[in-house]
Amino acid sequence: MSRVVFSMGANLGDREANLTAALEAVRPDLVSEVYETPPWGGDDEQPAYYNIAVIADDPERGPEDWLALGQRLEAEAGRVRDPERPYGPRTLDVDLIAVHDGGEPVRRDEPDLTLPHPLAHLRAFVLVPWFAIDRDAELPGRGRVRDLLRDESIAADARALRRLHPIWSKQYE
Ligand SMILES: Nc1ncnc2c1ncn2[C@@H]1O[C@H](COP(=O)(O)OP(=O)(O)OP(=O)(O)O)[C@@H](O)[C@H]1O
Ligand SMILES: Nc1nc2c(c(=O)[nH]1)N=C(CO)CN2
Repeated sequence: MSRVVFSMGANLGDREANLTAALEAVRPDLVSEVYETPPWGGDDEQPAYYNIAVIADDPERGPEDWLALGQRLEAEAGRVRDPERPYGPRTLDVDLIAVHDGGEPVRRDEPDLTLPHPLAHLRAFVLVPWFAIDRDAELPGRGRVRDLLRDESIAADARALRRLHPIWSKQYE
């Protein structure tokens, strides 16, 4: 049984439709509300993102399967990578934040798959939606999300996020 926490983001095209299409493919257990978030990472000349946190369970899927699913969804959303802009705009971004297998955190240290996500603890746009759907969330190796959110620079970034509305309802489950 493996459980994944995804962070999904979109800032090109119909942001909400891009996220909804991804959710329909994942059929998750828990989805945060949508947050509108300023671009993170220093490449500021781009539209605001819509970000959500997503938790899914699937006994058939392992970490590499979740990665492949995320990459397929990015491709289906028409994502184009600009090598000059690693933090540039995108129709859909699906990051694996943490995976648990049989209740144990999975660790991977490959360029193609690093788990837990190495930058998650620095990103309010990941931590705030995640904490909203799991008050006991823990980022393996970094500690409880509740505590990570107390960091001064994360707290400052968190104040710039705007919680909008639900995007996923029980009717889809
Ligand atoms: N935890 C992970 N989640 C998603 N992709 C990962 C992860 N670890 C490594 N990768 C690899 O990262 C590569 C680049 O992914 P991508 O271009 O989507 O990065 P990004 O999402 O823009 O940046 P960041 O990883 O900083 O969020 C992909 O080839 C993917 O295999
Ligand atoms: N607000 C926000 N900023 C970002 C995002 C994102 O999803 N939301 N994704 C990035 C690359 O992973 C870089 N910067």
